[in-house]
Amino acid sequence: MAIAWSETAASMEALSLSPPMSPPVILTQDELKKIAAYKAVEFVESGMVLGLGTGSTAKHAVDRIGELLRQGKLSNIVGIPTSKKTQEQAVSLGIPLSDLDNYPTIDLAIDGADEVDPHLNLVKGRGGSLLREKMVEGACKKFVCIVDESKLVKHLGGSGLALPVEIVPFCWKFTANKLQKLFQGSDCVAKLRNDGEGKPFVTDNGNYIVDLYLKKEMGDLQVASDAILRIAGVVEHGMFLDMATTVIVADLPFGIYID
Ligand SMILES: O=C(CO)[C@H](O)[C@H](O)COP(=O)(O)O
Repeated sequence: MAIAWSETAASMEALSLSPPMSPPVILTQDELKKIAAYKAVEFVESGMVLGLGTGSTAKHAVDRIGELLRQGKLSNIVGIPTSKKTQEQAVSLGIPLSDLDNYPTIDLAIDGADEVDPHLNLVKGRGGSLLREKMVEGACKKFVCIVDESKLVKHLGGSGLALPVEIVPFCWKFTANKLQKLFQGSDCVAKLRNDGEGKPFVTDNGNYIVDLYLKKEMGDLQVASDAILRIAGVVEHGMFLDMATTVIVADLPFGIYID
């Protein structure tokens, strides 16, 4: 369903941007992310338990929630962060926080994604927080995913970027080899993610991430998911199948809203 023009314009108004009438407004990717994030925060109500996502898009949503709390337009919110980074951001904004042990059911989670397919299946975790994101977003009644249109793909893996898999550090090469062999029909290359300084990237949970670069489609995603999870050493992967209830795509001048 396409967002009505007035709704798109309203989102832009909230951001103090001019609607792209004439001449057209050129928005940066970050401004598009912000529009999607602000739209998602319209689903937030006082008293909710909220899953707080991770990444540059979700950051805008967390900022907005903090702003509405400060303005007294929201109250009694409890946030469940999906990473240490989001936790720090939320604390700095004065958002009350808790965890899944205390709130096993979450009303609404808002988070970004790296890829969205036409069935609203996602790839997440290029920011490294896929395990906590999957735990939190798997526990919510409503999961609103927020992206700019660059994240839309025909099939998962279709952006040419990686499918992240979180693995235990113990004998990581063994696990990485098993993952690569699993997808050998897709000419898969499995690469250990590094931290940019020559060391392995370490997740908030003390694990490593192997990025799977697939040249062909994975086929049945549920079968692929089950097969990955059966490999000893794998903790979780970044395919979020059948989890997003709503995806908000910021793609001006037309906002697309997929339910
Ligand atoms: O899954 C994630 C982090 O683990 C992010 O949501 C995903 O990488 C999208 O990030 P961004 O909004 O910065 O593009």
